[in-house]
Amino acid sequence: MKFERVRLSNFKCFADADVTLDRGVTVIHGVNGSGKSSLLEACFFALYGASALDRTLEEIVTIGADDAEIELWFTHAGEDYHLRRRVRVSSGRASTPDCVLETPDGSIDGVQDVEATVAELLRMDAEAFVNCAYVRQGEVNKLIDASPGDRQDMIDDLLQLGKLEEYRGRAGDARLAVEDVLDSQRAVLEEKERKVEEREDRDLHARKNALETELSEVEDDIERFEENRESARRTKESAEDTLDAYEEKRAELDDVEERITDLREKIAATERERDDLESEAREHRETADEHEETAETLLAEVDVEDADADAVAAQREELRAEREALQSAVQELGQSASEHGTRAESREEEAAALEERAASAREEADALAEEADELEQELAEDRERLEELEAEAAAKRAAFDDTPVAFGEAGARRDELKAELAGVRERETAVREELATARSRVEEAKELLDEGKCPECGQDVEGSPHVTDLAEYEATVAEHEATLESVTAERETVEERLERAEELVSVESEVRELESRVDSLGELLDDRAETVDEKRAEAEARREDAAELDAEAEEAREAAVDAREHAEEAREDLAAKNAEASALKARMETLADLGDALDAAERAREQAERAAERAETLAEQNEERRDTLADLRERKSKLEAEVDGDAVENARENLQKAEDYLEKVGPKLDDLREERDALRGQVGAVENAIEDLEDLREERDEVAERVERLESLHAESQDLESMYGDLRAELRQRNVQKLERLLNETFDLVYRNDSYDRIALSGTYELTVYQKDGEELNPEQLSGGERALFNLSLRCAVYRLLAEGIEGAAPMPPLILDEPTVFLDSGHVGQLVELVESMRRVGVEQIVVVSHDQELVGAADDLLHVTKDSTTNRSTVEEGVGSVLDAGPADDD
Ligand SMILES: Nc1ncnc2c1ncn2[C@@H]1O[C@H](COP(=O)(O)OP(=O)(O)OP(=O)(O)O)[C@@H](O)[C@H]1O
Ligand SMILES: [Zn+2]
Repeated sequence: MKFERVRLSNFKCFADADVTLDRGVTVIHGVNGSGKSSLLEACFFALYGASALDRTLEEIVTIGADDAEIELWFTHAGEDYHLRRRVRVSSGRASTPDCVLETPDGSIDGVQDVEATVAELLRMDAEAFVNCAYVRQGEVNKLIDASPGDRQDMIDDLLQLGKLEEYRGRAGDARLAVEDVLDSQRAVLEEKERKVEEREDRDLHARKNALETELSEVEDDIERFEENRESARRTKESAEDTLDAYEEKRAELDDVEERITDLREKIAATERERDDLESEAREHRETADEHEETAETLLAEVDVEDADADAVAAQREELRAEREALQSAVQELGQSASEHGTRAESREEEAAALEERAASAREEADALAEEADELEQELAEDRERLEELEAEAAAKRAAFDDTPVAFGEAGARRDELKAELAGVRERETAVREELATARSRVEEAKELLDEGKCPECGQDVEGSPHVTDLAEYEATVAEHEATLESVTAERETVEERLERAEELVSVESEVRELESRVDSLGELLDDRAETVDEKRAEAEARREDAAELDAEAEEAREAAVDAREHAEEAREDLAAKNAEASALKARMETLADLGDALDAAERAREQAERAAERAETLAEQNEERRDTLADLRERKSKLEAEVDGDAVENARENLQKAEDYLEKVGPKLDDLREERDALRGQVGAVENAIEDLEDLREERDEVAERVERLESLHAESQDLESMYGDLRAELRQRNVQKLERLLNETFDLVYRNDSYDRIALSGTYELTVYQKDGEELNPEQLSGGERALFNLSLRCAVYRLLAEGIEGAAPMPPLILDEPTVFLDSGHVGQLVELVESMRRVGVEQIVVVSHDQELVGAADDLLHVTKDSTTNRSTVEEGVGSVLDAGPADDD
């Protein structure tokens, strides 16, 4: 077996690791606490679970993580295997939801099945694996420190010798169990034999014969007494029959006498009833005669041929039909009369309405004519006014005739003049101003001259050129005054003209207004004339309407008269039919009376007949009764003869005797039967005892046979027990010898020291070391380092014994050594290297060693370097890192 690869996720200090393992020697190194041991534990955990490691499931999951996963790939006997475990922690509790082992024959699921399969495959359970292949840290000395008994158990288990001891124990248990059963069966056999003897001593068959003779005598007696009792019973029955017959006849006689009396009474009663019925029939006949007479009288009143009820009924039916016809005619006539009346009334109403409408049409016509007259009057007046207005307008227009202005241009003329006036006025003002200026200049000049100064420049007059200008100034004033005069005259002329133009403007508007009034009045007059014509035409139409309505009214009146006549006729017919109907009713009543009389007569005759019939029936009944009475009398005399006194007396005596005998024989028989039952019981008991004896003999024979079989079984189990014991001793002896040889070989190899000669291993695996001088030494007396080497030798020897000893060579698991160098000095480490090498030489496929030691690292085929990150506390593995200088000095763990 060989580990191929291990992959970890959250296993203890490993977050993630994936390591490939090769054949040969692999050394795992790293500083304390880096996770070396954990890596080995992971492989072991994958195979056998946490309990085999003395750990809990919770402990193997990285602190703070929920999920851990471990996968191990390994080969075994040339086949590939893959094992996967997943551990889950939930609220502090860990479980293994997945555990799968994939094998070439399919996969196995579940912790228990997987572990069982692994143990079977490797032929080792967890404990055996630890004892043989996995030398755990601190357990180097386990095999040596164990007591010889424990050591014997460990090694026996490894060599599967434990099984033989187990089988021997089982055989022993079986032997003891057989012994127990055998003892108890022997006791049973003794008891049975004793009982058989005891029964045989009693003389059971002779006792049985004597009892049977006595029993048959008693049975004979019983038979005899039972026969006698039977004959007594018969006598008693016959006597009882005779007495019963007598009683019966007596009772019948009484009954017959009673029935005779009864019949006689009934006959008398029936006769009376018959008389009554006959007189009743007579009475009914008389009544019928009376009714028939009445019918005869009524028949004369009506014309019915036959005094027969059916004919009368037929006649009545006819009359009823006739009457119904009359009634419906009466109804029709009434309806017709009222219809004609109603029609007459409505015609009259219609006529009145038409007349009224004619009158109102005529009134309307008159009103319209009157309106037309009034309008015509107004029209004439308005025409006069129109002419007046036209004349006035013409007169006003005439004002334009003397002017150059045409009608319609007055407005424009006025505006022209207004503009002209404004211009003249402006000119006038300017002239006035110039005049005022000229005048004031003359004034100033005069004043200056008075003071002697020049009027022009204000300087002294002397020498001044300007003094002559005063006259000029005065001329200018005169000039301006003349201009002003002419301008003023011009302005007044213009003003006059403007006044006249304004007048013309107002005349123009008056004329226009008058002419428009003339126009509208003209239109109005035309309208009026039209209206007058319309009214007159309408009045004519109304008058025509009135004439038509009158004609219609006349027609309606005639129709009303006609309807009244018809109504009167209908009423007369109605009276006639009513009279007819009452005559019919009287006849029907007579017929009804006739019918009643005929019915009553018939009923009376029927009743008479029924009474007569019933009387007849009663007569017949009495005839029958009289016959029965004769029969009964005959039976009575016969019964009186049969009731005989002597025979009855005889029967009574016999009955008494039989009853006496029966009273005594009962108890006698009871006694005899009791005696018989007791005897039968005794015979049965003897027979049972004989049967019991036979059963006992059979049982005794069976138990004897069983005891014999048990004895042979006991001998066999004894043989088996000693066979297993012998076998184990023999096998152990052989193994011990071989183990001793291998141990000496290995020890020689690793500890070539002059002081020790050899090691001896006793049959109970007691170890003794012999010194060169022949002295014996207990291994515990060896030094720590020597002990470690000695132990490793022993381990390796056991490993080799197993590897070689099991036929078919079950492939052995890798040899795993966790810190084997702890107690060794550097020299001995060299020997350990030798040991490892030698193991490889003898064919151990894979050796995994955890160590700090430089020399061991040097001997490795492969190296795994484990480091732990001090900040995250997570470990990682690197493969094939050759330098181990960082491994530090060997520590003391
Ligand atoms: N469940 C866990 N989660 C996280 N870390 C853990 C867990 N269990 C153990 N450890 C840590 O794993 C580390 C590795 O321990 P291990 O015994 O494998 O170390 P080592 O390399 O064999 O050391 P030494 O050389 O001292 O024997 C320890 O420091 C321990 O605290
Ligand atoms: Zn360690």
